[in-house]
Amino acid sequence: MSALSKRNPELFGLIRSLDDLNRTVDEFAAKIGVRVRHFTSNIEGEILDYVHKTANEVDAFLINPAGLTQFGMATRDALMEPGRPYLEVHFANLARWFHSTGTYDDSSIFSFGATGVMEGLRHHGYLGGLLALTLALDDTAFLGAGAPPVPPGDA
Ligand SMILES: O=C1C[C@@](O)(C(=O)O)C[C@@H](O)[C@@H]1O
Repeated sequence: MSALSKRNPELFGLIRSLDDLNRTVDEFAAKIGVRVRHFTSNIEGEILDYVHKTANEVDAFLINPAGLTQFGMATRDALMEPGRPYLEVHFANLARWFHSTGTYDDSSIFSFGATGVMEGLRHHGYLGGLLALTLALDDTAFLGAGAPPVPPGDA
């Protein structure tokens, strides 16, 4: 994700940097009245530390696992552990992305624990995902304050 400018615009659209993406997300978040903290790292241990550190401070996570999509089991488990909802987002339609890279297994190990998945909508998926997550967190019968507790390991 730190090399967004090098990505194929047909799959990734016209967002060419993380700063652009973060700004776009922040502008949308302000419109719907939520606050987003951003974190990016190419080092999986730093992502784990961030998830552990913030799990009790946030309502939910929205993650693009990027290069960890198929093998980032530790990150997936760290996200599932606190029982917070997490939404998985990808710029590209994974089936098309994996096809274009010659990898024909298009599965993500993150989807299993995710509350929902957004893919293929370029940066719009971040905005749609943020809106859907916010509505779901306001829904007392789903993820909101009145929702039944999520059993550990079954997020
Ligand atoms: O790095 C990426 C980007 C991606 O997560 C996306 O946003 O489309 C899709 C992943 O499969 C890929 O490894």
